[in-house]
Amino acid sequence: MNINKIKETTLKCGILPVIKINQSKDAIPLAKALIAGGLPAAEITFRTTCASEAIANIKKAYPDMLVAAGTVITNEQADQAIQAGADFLISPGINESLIKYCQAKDYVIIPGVTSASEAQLACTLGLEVVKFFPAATSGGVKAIQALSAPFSQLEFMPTGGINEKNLEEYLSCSNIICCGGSWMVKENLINEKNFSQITALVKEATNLVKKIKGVKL
Ligand SMILES: O=C(O)C(=O)C[C@H](O)[C@H](O)COP(=O)(O)O
Repeated sequence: MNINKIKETTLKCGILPVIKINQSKDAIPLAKALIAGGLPAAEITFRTTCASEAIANIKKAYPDMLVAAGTVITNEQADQAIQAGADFLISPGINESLIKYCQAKDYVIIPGVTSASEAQLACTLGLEVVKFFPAATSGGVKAIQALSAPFSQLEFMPTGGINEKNLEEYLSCSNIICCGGSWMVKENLINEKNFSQITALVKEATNLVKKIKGVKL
């Protein structure tokens, strides 16, 4: 998927659920729960070995759902994620060789930054959108606003420590496209197959986004 379409879809969603899935068979019920809650988007992290299988299962069942592969650290993971059908890739940090590898293959990758040097590297590499991770412990909205002064061309997807209490503060910042977070898709809820609770939490989260942004999801 191209970066403009990713920006458009994530901006509309306002939040991107960051998911750690331990069993690929939970992928489709989880995707169904997100869609039922009004959020057809997910970041499936490569923190478990079944990530690529989970991505493939979701994209087969719900081809229109926006699925990012998260915690992509190696070139091999980038290839696996795209082959599984991921729409784009997200890294916790910024690694020049991984970004160049993805750019050569036409994969969209959104790397994490927290400092001016990392933001500058992202700009030098021609990136428009970066993750800001870990957001809350790295200065939150104030740090993003400070980075946005010299790097006004960059747009941010903060993740880490964001929840229903501070979402408004982040989404009110004009350089922030959407926020990543796990508060509505906690690992224990997935492991317990408590998909109805996930749908309820996702509904609360999407209603909050609608209230903050005045958008119809
Ligand atoms: O693995 C990654 O690449 C990550 O993005 C790390 C965390 O899973 C997210 O930062 C979610 O953070 P919380 O919403 O605070 O739970």
